[in-house]
Amino acid sequence: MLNSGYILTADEMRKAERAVFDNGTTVDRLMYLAGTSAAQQIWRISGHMPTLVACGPGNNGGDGYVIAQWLLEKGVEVRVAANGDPITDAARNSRTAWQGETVALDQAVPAVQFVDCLFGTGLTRPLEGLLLQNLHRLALRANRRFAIDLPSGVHSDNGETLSDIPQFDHTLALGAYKPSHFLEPSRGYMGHVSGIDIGIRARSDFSVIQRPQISKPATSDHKYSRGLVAIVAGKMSGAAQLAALAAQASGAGYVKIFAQTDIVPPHHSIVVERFDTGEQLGQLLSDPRISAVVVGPGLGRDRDPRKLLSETLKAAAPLVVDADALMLMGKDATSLIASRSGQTVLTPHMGEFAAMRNDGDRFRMDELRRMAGKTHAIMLLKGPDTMIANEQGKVAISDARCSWLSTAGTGDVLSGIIATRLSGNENAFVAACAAQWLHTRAAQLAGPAFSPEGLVDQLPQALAECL
Ligand SMILES: NC(=O)C1=CN([C@@H]2O[C@H](COP(=O)(O)OP(=O)(O)OC[C@H]3O[C@@H](n4cnc5c(N)ncnc54)[C@H](OP(=O)(O)O)[C@@H]3O)[C@@H](O)[C@H]2O)[C@@H](O)CC1
Ligand SMILES: Nc1ncnc2c1ncn2[C@@H]1O[C@H](COP(=O)(O)OP(=O)(O)O)[C@@H](O)[C@H]1O
Repeated sequence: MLNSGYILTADEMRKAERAVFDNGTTVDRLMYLAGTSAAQQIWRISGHMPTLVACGPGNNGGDGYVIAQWLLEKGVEVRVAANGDPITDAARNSRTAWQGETVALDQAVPAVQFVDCLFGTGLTRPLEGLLLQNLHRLALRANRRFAIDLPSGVHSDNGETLSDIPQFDHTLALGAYKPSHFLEPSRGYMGHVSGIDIGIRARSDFSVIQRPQISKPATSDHKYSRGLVAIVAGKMSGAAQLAALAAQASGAGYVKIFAQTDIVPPHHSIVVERFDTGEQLGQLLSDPRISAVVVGPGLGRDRDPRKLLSETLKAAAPLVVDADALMLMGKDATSLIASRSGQTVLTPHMGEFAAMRNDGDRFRMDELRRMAGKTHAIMLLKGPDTMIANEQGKVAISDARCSWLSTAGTGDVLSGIIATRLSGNENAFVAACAAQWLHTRAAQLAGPAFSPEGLVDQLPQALAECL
């Protein structure tokens, strides 16, 4: 994966580029490499499609002149629409090497293919006036649109769109992915995102969630050593049953549901244990063989569940807190979770996150990191761009997607998978990332319009891909 899966902010990218220059590569050489590799990719997809390349004043524009020249040499009918003169030496040199026709952006005639090299990581403010109008005029009248590094108007680091963005078919990330290649809403404008390797090798706190390596049970394993997952059921016991099924299908050795009412176990092998009071629940949870607990799915939000939640928070085992439990805690989540002795993974969707957050930071990713720091817990924010943060400030972002997941009950399934991955895994961040990967992969395998039960059925196959 590009840059070994490390995602770089614009500042980190500049530092990484400097490291490449310190090793003797020139700016011109790096731009040549980026531009020619991007042009080859465009050529592979489009061949001789007549092309207009829009070039800005910075190095993103410099890439554009290299792309145009490479396509010209291939015999493609290609023109450049320039938004002013280049302002960097490398971009000036690229423009000098360009042998084709250049017109001013506002004079340019659209072509069948449009390549946006107006702004990349150097974007500092919204595009306005004629510049914005011309970007849309030229992009919308093309049949195929490429964005080089980032679509112009996208902030590199937080998924924000600073001005209206045309819809692109392809975005070619140069050197490393930037956070906005994965975060919504910017990701939604990018079409197919792929990476161009230009020799950047830099670590970062941000990374892409990658397929985990999971060990099969050892010959000496038994059901308790594999992990005993306990699900605390509430009023809507179906949610707990889904979490239990998911925990089992993702490799738990033993799954129990602790419930206040008589519920039918979803499988014969899943044991339901009854309790009447919060104290009795506390006793059940004190079983030292329990390797992870799930609380929240279908718990309910009135007074009774509050008592059950406070008992569950006392459990020593690693804990997954989801759904109603998050709403019950609301803004008190930080203090309630920070005082827990065991590991905790909190899995809000955007609505639950809104109920928990204090609006300290404008961007979700910043707030998620801040909350992880304050709770000393793993924060997993669900959605099309699921991200997972730990208290050290690391963030892993999902690049795999499956919008069929947007159906009730799939979050319950995720909480069960996390509990199983937490069992015996000392690193809760790694466990949450593995669970997120398995969840999306199972969804991809399930095909269109699956039920949560159908999603669970695909978990063993997703798991098999990680062994
Ligand atoms: N470094 C390297 O060696 C390599 C870099 N590479 C490439 O360089 C790209 C980064 O290049 P970059 O840093 O020059 O920034 P870039 O995105 O071209 O724009 C900067 C200019 O835009 C201006 N500007 C900003 N916002 C604006 C607005 N709304 N409206 C109008 N103007 C606006 C801004 O002006 P200022 O804010 O300074 O006033 C400045 O003049 C990167 O994405 C990759 O494609 C690759 O070739 C590999 C080698
Ligand atoms: N549009 C989408 N694209 C990809 N994944 C999605 C999308 N919408 C929801 N999901 C995923 O589906 C799951 C839904 O969880 P949640 O909202 O808690 O549902 P429930 O509480 O009904 O189980 C989460 O894992 C979330 O990341």
